[in-house]
Amino acid sequence: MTNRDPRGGDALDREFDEALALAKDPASQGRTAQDSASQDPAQRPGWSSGAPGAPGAPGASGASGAPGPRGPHRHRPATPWPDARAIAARAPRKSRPSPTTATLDGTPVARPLPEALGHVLAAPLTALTDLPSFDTSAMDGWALAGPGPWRLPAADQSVLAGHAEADPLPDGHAIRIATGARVPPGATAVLRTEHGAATGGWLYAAPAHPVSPGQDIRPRGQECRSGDLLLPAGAVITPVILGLAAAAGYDELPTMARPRVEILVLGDELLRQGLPHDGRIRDALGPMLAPWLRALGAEPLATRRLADDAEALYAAVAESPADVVLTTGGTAAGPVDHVHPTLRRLDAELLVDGVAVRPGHPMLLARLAPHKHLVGLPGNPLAAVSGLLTLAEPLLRTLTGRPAPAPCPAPLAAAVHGHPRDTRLVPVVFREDEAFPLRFNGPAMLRGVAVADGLAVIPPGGAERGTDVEVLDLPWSTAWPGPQE
Ligand SMILES: Nc1nc2c(c(=O)[nH]1)N[C@H]1C(S)=C(S)[C@@H](COP(=O)(O)OP(=O)(O)OC[C@H]3O[C@@H](n4cnc5c(N)ncnc54)[C@H](O)[C@@H]3O)O[C@H]1N2
Ligand code: MOO
Repeated sequence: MTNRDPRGGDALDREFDEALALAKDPASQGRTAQDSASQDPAQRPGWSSGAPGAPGAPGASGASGAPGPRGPHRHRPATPWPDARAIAARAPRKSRPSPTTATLDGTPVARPLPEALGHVLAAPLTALTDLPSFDTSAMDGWALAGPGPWRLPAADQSVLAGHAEADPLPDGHAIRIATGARVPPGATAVLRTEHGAATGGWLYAAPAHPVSPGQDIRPRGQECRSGDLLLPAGAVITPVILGLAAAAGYDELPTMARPRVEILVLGDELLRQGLPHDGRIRDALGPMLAPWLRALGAEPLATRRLADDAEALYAAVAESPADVVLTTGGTAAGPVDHVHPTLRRLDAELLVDGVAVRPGHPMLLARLAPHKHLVGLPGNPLAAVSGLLTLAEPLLRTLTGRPAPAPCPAPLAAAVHGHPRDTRLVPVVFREDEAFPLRFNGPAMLRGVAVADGLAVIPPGGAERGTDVEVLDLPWSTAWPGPQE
């Protein structure tokens, strides 16, 4: 398409984003007042030729026009979305280990089991014992030796779980036993309580339940032998893994150090409580980011709210003790967008300066020091989510030593409009193995992603119904059907 708009590509792109957000994807039902006011931009001739009130400033996304952090300013082309993720994943590996910094040098941190949840295993988990560690009764009943009937002890004796090992059982004898108890030496099987009858000092098996050798005995080492590999390094420690580790003899686990992340939420307009008023809005990112980062394996240190003040931002970034500083807002080219100037002052190395993705294209990644990175998320809330998944997730994945998740493609249940050049990330829900695109996917909206199972990766140009697209997982999902239904 010939672009005759004197405002340049970025201004047009912003209109495109807003229009895409309001476009009624085929999966949507019902219309909002907003929908009615818009037309599908891809169908509207001349849609990009200007909208009242659209910003008129030409210029590079995420650049202020001043000299760049390294070298003179130039209009850097946005990094393609897959490349941006790869750069973020590689960024920590390119930093040489430094003895003076951080715990992120790969040295495992031993954590007691109750504190290990959510951390990443720094070494393979091998069994410290056989499991079960002794021949165990799988049922309440009788341990017996040889073919029946079996003589029972004169006194009412039982072999109980956790008690001393019982005396050897002679052939033709039986003794009551509890589930989990050590099977006495010489026992050849266990007969369940409901399958036997004890009478006159003898035990008889019910005719319908003849005894076979070894029945209802869990032999030592059935699940694993001491030294067996139970889990590879890199596994995220779940509640079940805590249980398995305890069963296998562990009191503590070797874990990767968590990268420490400081969150800096920028914006004079942001309120921490109450209703929006006088042009001010609630901070939607502060409450969301710390728990999200925790789910990505990081240790959020603090969430600080900063006014749009260049000095305050410079001091906060320069003095941050974190391994990763995460800023929100201030990435674009407005009069109070201080992230780029701050990075220049700090002589930071910009690894990614704008990504060819919608929403979120002004996102950036910078190296502040060999072991200190900054992820700049755009202020629009869904754009910030996009930056979190595009740059923060791969960076933290490498820093926490986790493997890349297996790609998770799903067929689209409806066609999705694309950006002409950029990747789009669109909230979707899974229904019967199909990904349904959700409405309310505009850069400033969280309503769609709040009920999404993931974000579908829509290639430039869009995707037809039935096309397999990659879906980025969210670390949770919701059963609420959501506004698409
Ligand atoms: N001249 C240009 N203007 C803009 C560009 C551009 O390339 N050139 N990009 C647009 C895009 S796309 C986005 S996204 C935003 C990114 O802006 P910033 O990262 O500088 O963020 P702000 O301007 O501070 O805020 C943008 C928007 O988001 C709201 N916001 C900010 N923080 C929060 C928060 N914590 N919770 C809720 N909402 C928040 C803020 O009020 C603004 O409405 O720039 C475009 N402009
Ligand atoms: O439109 Mo902006 O893509 O990043 O919100």
